[in-house]
Amino acid sequence: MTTNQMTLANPKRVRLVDHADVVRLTAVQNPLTNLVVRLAIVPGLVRPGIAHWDVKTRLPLHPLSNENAYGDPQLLHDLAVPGEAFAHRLGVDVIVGAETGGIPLATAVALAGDLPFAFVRKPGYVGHEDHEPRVRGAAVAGQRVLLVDDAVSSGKALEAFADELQSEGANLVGVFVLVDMRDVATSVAPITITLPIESIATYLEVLTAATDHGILDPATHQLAVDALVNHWPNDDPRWTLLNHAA
Ligand SMILES: O=C(O)c1cc(=O)[nH]c(=O)n1[C@@H]1O[C@H](COP(=O)(O)O)[C@@H](O)[C@H]1O
Repeated sequence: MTTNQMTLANPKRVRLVDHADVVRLTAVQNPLTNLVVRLAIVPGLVRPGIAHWDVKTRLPLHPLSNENAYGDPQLLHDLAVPGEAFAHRLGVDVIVGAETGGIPLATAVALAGDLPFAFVRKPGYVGHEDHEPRVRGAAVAGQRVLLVDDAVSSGKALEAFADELQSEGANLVGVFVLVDMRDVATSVAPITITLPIESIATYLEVLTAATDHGILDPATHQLAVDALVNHWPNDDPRWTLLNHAA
């Protein structure tokens, strides 16, 4: 037996499996790991192109098109399951979708939990009228609400959504997102520390799964993680290396 082989302890049918098989079996058995991979391999969600990290726009090296995850109804349904479990644990009364990327996921969570649904408009969006209600759908006053968005990074949007909900008298008790990008944020708002936040994956987990599945080149991925985690300054000479690797 080679070192990367293991014996499965089944007295009736003992068989040798490769380590790679064990990894695959583990992935299938752990629904969240499986969801991270399913999210990362959604066509177009992780784009291999390189864009410089920009502190002002928070643009990551590999921008994520999270909305692409909503293209597959089975995936959308499955992504909502951990959100519904979280809502259940928190004793939530209303699911609130954050305009715009959070709305489809929030709808799926509300349907999974048979809970009322509302959405909160993104503060400052062009085209909003001042007299329009900021929160639409189910009444949220006095209710325990779960805010659902596609991503959280600096938490600035979350702060603004929380203010809107508070002004409507809602009790915001938690946040559920597809991708938690705080792992590469330069700073985070205090609300992201005090409020319970659950996600399907962190940003770096998505990139790693995309690399493992051939979407990103491993050498580029390694450089990109270094740039993000160590916050390379804009004049760092290694950007040239990264551009060449892309
Ligand atoms: O539409 C956006 O605002 C948006 C664009 C984008 O490219 N990436 C992105 O994360 N967002 C939103 O920005 C918010 C997360 O960023 P922070 O405010 O930095 O936490 C979420 O509401 C996202 O839907």
